[in-house]
Amino acid sequence: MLLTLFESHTHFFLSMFQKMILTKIISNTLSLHKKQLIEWLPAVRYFSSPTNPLVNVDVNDKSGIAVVTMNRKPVNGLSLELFEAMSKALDDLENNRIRGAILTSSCPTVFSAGLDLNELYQPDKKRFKAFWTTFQDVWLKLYGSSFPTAAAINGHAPAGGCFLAISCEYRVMCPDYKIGLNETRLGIIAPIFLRASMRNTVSNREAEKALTLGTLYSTEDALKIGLIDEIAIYKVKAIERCENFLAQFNNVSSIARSFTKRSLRQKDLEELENCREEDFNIFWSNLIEPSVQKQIGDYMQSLKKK
Ligand SMILES: CC/C=C\C/C=C\CCCC/C=C/C(=O)SCCNC(=O)CCNC(=O)[C@H](O)C(C)(C)COP(=O)(O)OP(=O)(O)OC[C@H]1O[C@@H](n2cnc3c(N)ncnc32)[C@H](O)[C@@H]1OP(=O)(O)O
Repeated sequence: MLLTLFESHTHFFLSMFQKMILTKIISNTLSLHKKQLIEWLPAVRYFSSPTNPLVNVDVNDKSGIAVVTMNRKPVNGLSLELFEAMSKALDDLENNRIRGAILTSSCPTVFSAGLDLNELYQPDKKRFKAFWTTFQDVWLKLYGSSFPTAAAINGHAPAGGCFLAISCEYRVMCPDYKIGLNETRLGIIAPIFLRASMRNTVSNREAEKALTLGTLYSTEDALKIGLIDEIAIYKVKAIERCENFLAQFNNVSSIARSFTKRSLRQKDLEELENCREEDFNIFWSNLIEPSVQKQIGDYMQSLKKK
């Protein structure tokens, strides 16, 4: 922008040749200082976010790492309101140039039970549209974040819970829980952005098996297929391991790291950005199928009976 301004204002006074030389000097000076400028900024912009009851953000002043805790009891069912709070928290983190974020849960045995089934059962189209659009926003912001991310999975993480974890760059899970994408078992089809996150985490073959069978893996089996990176005995330890992972980036240029991450994930992000409306329409028309509604209703009943 600086260069454009410079070019437009000097148009009448300088010859083409003079303009070329001056433009080159400014451009060289800017690119020389860009790295130092950008790497200097994080030190002064950590923040304390206003508390939202559904998503608590706690930034460590020294490390610049934020712990983002989902807090919707009893199971962190992903409702429109929870997605809105997450979307806002991700914007705040992005705008304040934090060093990294760790996603976790305040529920003692559940990371997240996935999409709130009440949003999927007998849905109102207007609310579902807002719900789905915010779900897409959260994925675009989390998967495409400029800061590094990790998930401390301190409980079960089925379906949407697993989806949040695999949108991060690193996963540490506590033992004796289940994680996986069980959508096909509910008669619903995993959306494109969920498939992209899965393929980015495990091999294509494992992703195909996991998604078509709708397998829920134990913590130990999840480690074997690479769905998680480490096991930690307690939540505190899981957060510690995530911090260790994020601390490795202290010795890496933040601009080089974030550009590299972005370029690796760009294709997946664009795939959704280019078809958000179509993605909604496909899900909406499938969701309101009487057979899908019946399956979701029966499933909700089975959870309550339990
Ligand atoms: C063709 C395309 C059509 C449509 C497209 C739509 C969607 C696309 C898919 C997008 C991808 C994501 C999909 C999803 O996330 S669907 C949700 C799937 N979730 C699950 O299958 C998990 C269900 N829950 C459980 O298995 C257990 O609850 C869990 C997490 C293991 C914890 O067990 P436990 O600690 O024993 O707790 P309870 O089971 O007793 O549950 C307590 C309480 O919470 C209610 N509940 C549980 N899960 C949900 C949920 N996902 N939504 C809403 N409510 C939930 C449960 O009924 C209990 O309620 P109660 O009133 O009895 O206290």
